[in-house]
Amino acid sequence: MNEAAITLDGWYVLHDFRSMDWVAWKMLDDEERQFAIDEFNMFMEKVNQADENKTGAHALYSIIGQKADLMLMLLRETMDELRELETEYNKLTLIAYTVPTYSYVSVVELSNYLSGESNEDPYQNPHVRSRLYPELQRSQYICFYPMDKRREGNDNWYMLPMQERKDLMLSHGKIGRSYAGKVKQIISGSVGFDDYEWGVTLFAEDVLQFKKLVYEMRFDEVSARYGEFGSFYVGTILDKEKTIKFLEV
Ligand code: VOV
Repeated sequence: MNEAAITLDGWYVLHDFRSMDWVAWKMLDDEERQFAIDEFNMFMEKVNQADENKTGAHALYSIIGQKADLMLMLLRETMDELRELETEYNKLTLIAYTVPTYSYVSVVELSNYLSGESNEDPYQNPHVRSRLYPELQRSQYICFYPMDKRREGNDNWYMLPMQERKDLMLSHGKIGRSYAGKVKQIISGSVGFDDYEWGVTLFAEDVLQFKKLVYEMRFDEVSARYGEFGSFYVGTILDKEKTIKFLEV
């Protein structure tokens, strides 16, 4: 049997996408709308406590295009915490004025393709920990998409020997590293959790860097031969002020 990569698994991740029901939202009177905004801000402050305590992280973005208006990305230590927060979010007054459009469930993942032999416990390594339990910088832009590695005929990633996959991932990593300081990636595994095998979440200050990186990777064998992609979502950050502006009628 072919050798599976060994994964290190960090925080569980929920990407939650909603579209605003502007017609219904506009029909509220000012007081009701203000209540919904205040309640939403309180929820976001609560969510942010985990970021401050380093027991989780979150990102709130406004999605461009018709696939969604809001994207909340939540990272927590357990799937149960995610489930609880999701329920709390669903019960918010504001969220009653949205329509769910997509969601993605995964866990932050690092594979051993490029890690050397070592006797240390990787979960104690500060660099590894910062990748598995990432602090989210408030980057201006986010890009999310789910993906698979192809399993078709001669192009079957899962039939490649370990060494061949390592060589291919080396080239992938090289391209990725040339975007250091421009694009930060969080790869989360979703085999057994959701419809694709990975969620790819990218953060950048310059939105064009997403296009440049994703395009360059398309020519790299891992993506060119084996990559299969779901829908792409691109968004711009919503801080408290921008949220208020976004919800203004
Ligand atoms: C922003 C830059 C960037 C960098 C530096 C980077 C580096 C690396 C390294 C070193 C490794 C392997 C070890 C690990 O960390 O797991 C990976 C792993 C992975 N990647 Fe990556 N990737 C990036 C970026 C990056 C992008 C833009 C994509 C989407 C591909 C595309 O065509 O749209 C991607 C995908 C993945 C996936 C799905 C995996 C898991 C593959 C598996 O089979 O397990 N990735 N990636």
